[in-house]
Amino acid sequence: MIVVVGTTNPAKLSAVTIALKELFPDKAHDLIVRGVGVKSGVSDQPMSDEETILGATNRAKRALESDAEANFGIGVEGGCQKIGDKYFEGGWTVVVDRNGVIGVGSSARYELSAKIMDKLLQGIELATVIDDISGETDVRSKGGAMGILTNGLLNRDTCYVHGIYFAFSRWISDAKYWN
Ligand SMILES: O=P(O)(O)OP(=O)(O)OP(=O)(O)OC[C@H]1O[C@@H](n2cnc3c(O)ncnc32)[C@H](O)[C@@H]1O
Repeated sequence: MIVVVGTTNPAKLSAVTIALKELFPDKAHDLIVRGVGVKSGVSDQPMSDEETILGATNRAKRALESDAEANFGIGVEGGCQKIGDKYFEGGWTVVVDRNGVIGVGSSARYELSAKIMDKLLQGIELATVIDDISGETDVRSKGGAMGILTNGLLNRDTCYVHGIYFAFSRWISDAKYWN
């Protein structure tokens, strides 16, 4: 089984690998996860769920188009959404198969503080803000903001795994729930 993911980010590729082994245990021995750099077609810092899902969809479709051998294309995109007067951040996953069937799922979300949102609303990417505050480099490729804010209880890959499970639910649950 070959899946191609529209990213080269190690945290996202780790999440996909963990999730796919759980989703398809009988295929785990010959699972191949490939990462390919593609354009999301949305802003570097998506500011709504709609924009984030569009970015994940573009990544999934472009990844699948780039790899003739892959069974599934996967796009994972981080982004924020305003709910009431607060902003929350999470990761959306979109899966597309060779028949054009699309599945969508999201990770858990976490609250972005007013301090962080001030920077994002000035146009600074979350990755830059988190690196600046933490004093670490490339947090986005490791535990992510999720890992920092939960003291390592939920790292970016672990958290994204749930969104990937839900995005694949139409392929692993009974068809009567979908058709
Ligand atoms: O290489 P790609 O796949 O683009 O990976 P990315 O880390 O840039 O991820 P996204 O474009 O999906 O995320 C949108 C923005 O939010 C940042 N971001 C999302 N989740 C994050 C996290 O947990 N920690 C730090 N930055 C995060 C990310 O770095 C971008 O600036």
